[in-house]
Amino acid sequence: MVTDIACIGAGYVGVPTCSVIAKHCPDITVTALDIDEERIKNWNAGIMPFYEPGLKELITECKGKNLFFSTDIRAGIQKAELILICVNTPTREYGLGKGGGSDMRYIESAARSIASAAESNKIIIEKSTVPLGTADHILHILKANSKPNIEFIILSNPEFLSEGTAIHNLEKPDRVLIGGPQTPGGLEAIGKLYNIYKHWVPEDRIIGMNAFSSELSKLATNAFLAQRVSSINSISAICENSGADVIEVLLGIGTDSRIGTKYLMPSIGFGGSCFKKDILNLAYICYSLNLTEVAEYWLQVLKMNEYQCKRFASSIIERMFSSVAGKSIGILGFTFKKGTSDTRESASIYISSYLLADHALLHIYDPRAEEERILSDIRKESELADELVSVYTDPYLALKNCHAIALCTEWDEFKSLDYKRIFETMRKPAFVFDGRNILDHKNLEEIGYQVYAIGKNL
Ligand SMILES: NC(=O)c1ccc[n+]([C@@H]2O[C@H](COP(=O)([O-])OP(=O)(O)OC[C@H]3O[C@@H](n4cnc5c(N)ncnc54)[C@H](O)[C@@H]3O)[C@@H](O)[C@H]2O)c1
Ligand SMILES: O=c1ccn([C@@H]2O[C@H](COP(=O)(O)OP(=O)(O)O[C@H]3O[C@H](CO)[C@@H](O)[C@H](O)[C@H]3O)[C@@H](O)[C@H]2O)c(=O)[nH]1
Repeated sequence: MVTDIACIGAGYVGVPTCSVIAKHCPDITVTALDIDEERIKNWNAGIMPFYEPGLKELITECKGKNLFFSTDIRAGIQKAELILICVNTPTREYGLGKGGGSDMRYIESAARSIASAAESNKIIIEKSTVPLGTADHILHILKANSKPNIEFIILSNPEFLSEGTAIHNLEKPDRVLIGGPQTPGGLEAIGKLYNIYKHWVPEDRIIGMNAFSSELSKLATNAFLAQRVSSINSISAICENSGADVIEVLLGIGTDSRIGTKYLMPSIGFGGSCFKKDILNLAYICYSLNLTEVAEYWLQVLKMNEYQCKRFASSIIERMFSSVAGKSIGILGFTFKKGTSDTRESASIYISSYLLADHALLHIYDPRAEEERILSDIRKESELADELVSVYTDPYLALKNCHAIALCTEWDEFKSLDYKRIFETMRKPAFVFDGRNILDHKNLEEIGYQVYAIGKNL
């Protein structure tokens, strides 16, 4: 039985995963390891480096009992029998594969740390999202660098959690994939990982396969989910230019039991650290397999996403008499979705930069995103960030004297703001651009707002 697990990478995936294992397996010691000293210091001090509902409580329950955080990667590796790799795999920003392939240097450095520290056999669990064949690469690095007579088994066990619902997703996964070699050693390792999950996951939800299939399943799942969002967003454009209403059409499509309603909520475009990166990676893999048409098929999902985001920003400018120069626009929501403080690849960043290009003044309010993060995200896209952007901690102050409201994230609190009170403090005509379709448009029109919403012919 496994009694000690280490996890390399104490981020959005590593820490929720370690916490859920620690909760359900009190006999296993779990140590989250990271090279980022500040991050580990914060986890140890009970300061959450990011917001994830339920995570703080779970850490409080397990920390110091069977859940630990450390920068001593060597010691963590040495005592663990099973090692999770949860490091980041961003899109490459330089050299071969720039803008498409995954930057594998963090995976490789994790593998090299394991090779140099290991003094006994290890089972390595690849949880990061990786290109096909990574399990083989990790094994190659380990074999070439480790002490003799140490055996390594690499298993692919991709993570499917979504930010904002990470703990729920980990506790009640739709499925757990375990990809690995069907050799006696491989099957024994698969059995050990299977026994850990069995503490809280029904057996029929744990699916075995080869590592290539498991690695591809992860990339393909994200591509399918993103494709659904782009599909409904493409339909939303038709709705705005006809008499159709996208929410009615969603019902019309989604009630077909073969299709379903999930991931069909029209929006200003999907964001987050995964969808774009993983589709780029999938397309890069296709190109490297000479499957150009397949690559282009998936890249169209990203093109549609960029189009949707730009279309929303253009609608704002066009409806505000074709110029927003010198006009104040209140941006409600900056995170890529509700329930998280994460702003990575948020559509709000790109919408802000399009509006800044037209010299709008932006008043941004988000209940969770930090001011410095908001400004640094916009600075990467626009040199006008410091001159034209103000970040507020109160939505009413943010919207005071604004010419328009652009709702970008579907935070629940935006539904219950006092829009009558806000209207009175705004310049007229006062516009509302609902990028998430969460507001009561009829009521807003009655108050006096000029309303535009994604997928509605208002
Ligand atoms: N964020 C998500 O919702 C999510 C969900 C499923 C899968 N994934 C995938 O999981 C992986 C991790 O994503 P994340 O969002 O948790 O990333 P993250 O950036 O939040 O965390 C990664 C951590 O790894 C650390 N790290 C990097 N190299 C290291 C090394 N050699 N040794 C020790 N620590 C190291 C970094 O300092 C960082 O703290 C990615 O492949 C991602 O695609 C992410
Ligand atoms: O109907 C929908 C559903 C989602 N979105 C947007 O799509 C993006 C991604 O949302 P979501 O999938 O909830 O968040 P992530 O945390 O990025 O999770 C995705 O990416 C993770 C990283 O790989 C995977 O583990 C998860 O399974 C996968 O859902 C967000 O901007 C959402 O607003 C929509 O616009 N409409």
